[in-house]
Amino acid sequence: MAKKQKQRGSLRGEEHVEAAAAAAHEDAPAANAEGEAAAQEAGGSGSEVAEGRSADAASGGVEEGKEEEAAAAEEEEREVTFDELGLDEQLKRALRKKGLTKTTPIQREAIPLILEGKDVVAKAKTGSGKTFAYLLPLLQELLKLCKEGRIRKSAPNALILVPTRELCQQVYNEASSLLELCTSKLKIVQVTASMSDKDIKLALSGPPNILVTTPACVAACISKGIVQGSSIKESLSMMILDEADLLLSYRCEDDLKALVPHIPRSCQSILMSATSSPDIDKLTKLLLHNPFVLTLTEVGHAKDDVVPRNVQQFWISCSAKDKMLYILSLLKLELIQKKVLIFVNSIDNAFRLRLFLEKFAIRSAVLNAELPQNSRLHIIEAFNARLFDYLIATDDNKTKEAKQTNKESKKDSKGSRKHLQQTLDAEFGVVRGIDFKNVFTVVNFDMPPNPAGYIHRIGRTGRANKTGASISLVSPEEDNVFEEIEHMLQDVEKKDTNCILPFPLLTKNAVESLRYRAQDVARSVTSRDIQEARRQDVKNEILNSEKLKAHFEENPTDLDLLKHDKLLTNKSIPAHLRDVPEYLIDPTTKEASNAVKLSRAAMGLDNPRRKKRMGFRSGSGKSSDPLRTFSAEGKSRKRRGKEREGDDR
Ligand SMILES: Nc1ncnc2c1ncn2[C@@H]1O[C@H](COP(=O)(O)OP(=O)(O)OP(=O)(O)O)[C@@H](O)[C@H]1O
Repeated sequence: MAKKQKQRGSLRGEEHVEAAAAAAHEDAPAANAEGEAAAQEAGGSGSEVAEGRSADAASGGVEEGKEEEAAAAEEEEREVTFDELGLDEQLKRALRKKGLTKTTPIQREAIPLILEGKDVVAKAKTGSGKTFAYLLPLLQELLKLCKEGRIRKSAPNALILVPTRELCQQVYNEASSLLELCTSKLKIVQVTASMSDKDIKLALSGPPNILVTTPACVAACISKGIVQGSSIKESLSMMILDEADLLLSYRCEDDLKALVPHIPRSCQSILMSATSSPDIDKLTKLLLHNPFVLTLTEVGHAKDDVVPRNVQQFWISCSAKDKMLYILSLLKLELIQKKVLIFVNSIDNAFRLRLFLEKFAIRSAVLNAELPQNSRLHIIEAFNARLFDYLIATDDNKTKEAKQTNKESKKDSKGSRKHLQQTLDAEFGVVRGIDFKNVFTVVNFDMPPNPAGYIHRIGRTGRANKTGASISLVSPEEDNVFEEIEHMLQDVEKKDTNCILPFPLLTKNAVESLRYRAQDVARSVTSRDIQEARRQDVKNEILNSEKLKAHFEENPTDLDLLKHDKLLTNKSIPAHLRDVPEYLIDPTTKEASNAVKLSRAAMGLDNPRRKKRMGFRSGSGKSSDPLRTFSAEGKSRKRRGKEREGDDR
């Protein structure tokens, strides 16, 4: 099976030394050892191997190339089931019980390679199933060691390193849910920096077979002597770096370097990532040995796929001060599908937006780094369970915010100082690989600072092949980053045309009909209101956090308690803000809004039972998808007129 995988056209050797083995594989489907030897014989130069290959292709002629491409596409489109991958019976049964039968492309490519014992660097788009791509072979290996009585028990046998606590929890949940369905019991724990040394020691006593943690936490455990470096050297057989492209952005380099001397040479290392970056190369060199580099191309196409194809990307050009007006128009006129995840760049902006929307009877919750970890996890859980439809998230813990919080804490009264003094959580991350369930629309209220941030944000929709959309509100100050993002998408996806289109469902008239109300309400949200709301929210969440912890230990499935979108103010909402009067909505907008509702109904999103059965599948809604069929202003509204709606008002 594994040999067959290597012959596929979807593997592309990268042009660096570590990739030589992969390139050699692709040309000559020999055993991996031979491939690696060949690469090394070629002077260890990956680029030499890559050049040799392109020369061959040129001499083979264009026709031959096309045939090969078609054959590769055909092979790629063949569905591979988990049963075909030679997994342990227990795992196959567990997958069946979870309703998972067919592999995703990254799973069918990576699992056989990892099972062969190779170090693997795998790059695949967001939401493509990378977690099971490493968890399944990891569990398989540990089950095998258990059966053969070869498990060494002085420290964990496998280490899964992720950048944030939210990811620790998510990976831990995924692995535990599989293990619960297996008969042999492997022990898995997660430890994070928020735990006391005593709790960490307790969790690691045993020791567990699998440890899910962050690099900072494992480095601290070693330096404090909670885990002995020598024990790790003796026991560790597998190490995973998940969301590797983000690990270094969490300033984990020193922590990882501290870990290196304790990793045994025999340890198999896997690195998973959604984007490429020099950081990935750095980590690869630091921790992996002659890895197989797997860059997954889109099924049937010889090109990289960074944003899932099932996600339609849109943009709206507007001034920074008009962003509130535009988001109000999108939500109040129901021009976008729920659930909606809205990204903003600061916690203050998040609360400003929440308070603003609340005055129009649109409830939302805010997810940010200053909340207690319990609350953050519950907010994600509640949003996933559809207890509310709009989540406003800050995706980075800005030092600027931390400084601001400290400054405020000095000024503030004694009673409220406690919560203000808590620092922002350095291990917090929302976009960082979190598997939000069934988010249909991602809105960039503020643009992310760079293209990688954009990809990770957009990756919160369109997961596991579901349909999704993204809308970016781009102000003139954000033009540069928007252009950078467009160039990156065109370069990576080898496209001449624009990948991000103007949003077609919002007319100028519709926006103008709400302008007066929006401006009036936006003015009424003062900085003081924002600080008060922010304080109130943290206070509520801290109070809730302890209650929630106790409650969920006893009632793990009870979600009714999680009402994170509770109103921040007690004032009643005037009727003219709660409901948009009919006369204000122009016929085109009405038509667009009805089309969105119809499409929603057609996809079964209004009927929770059906929604569950259908699993939000893509395809079913395509023909009725208003974003594909509707044009508010006809064909003339092609992009790049750079007419900024709202600029000149
Ligand atoms: N073979 C499969 N069939 C159906 N669904 C799957 C399969 N494998 C994984 N999934 C589901 O797909 C979703 C996305 O998977 P996962 O979180 O592993 O993606 P990812 O590639 O790690 O994304 P990111 O880069 O954003 O972290 C999850 O809800 C997961 O349960």
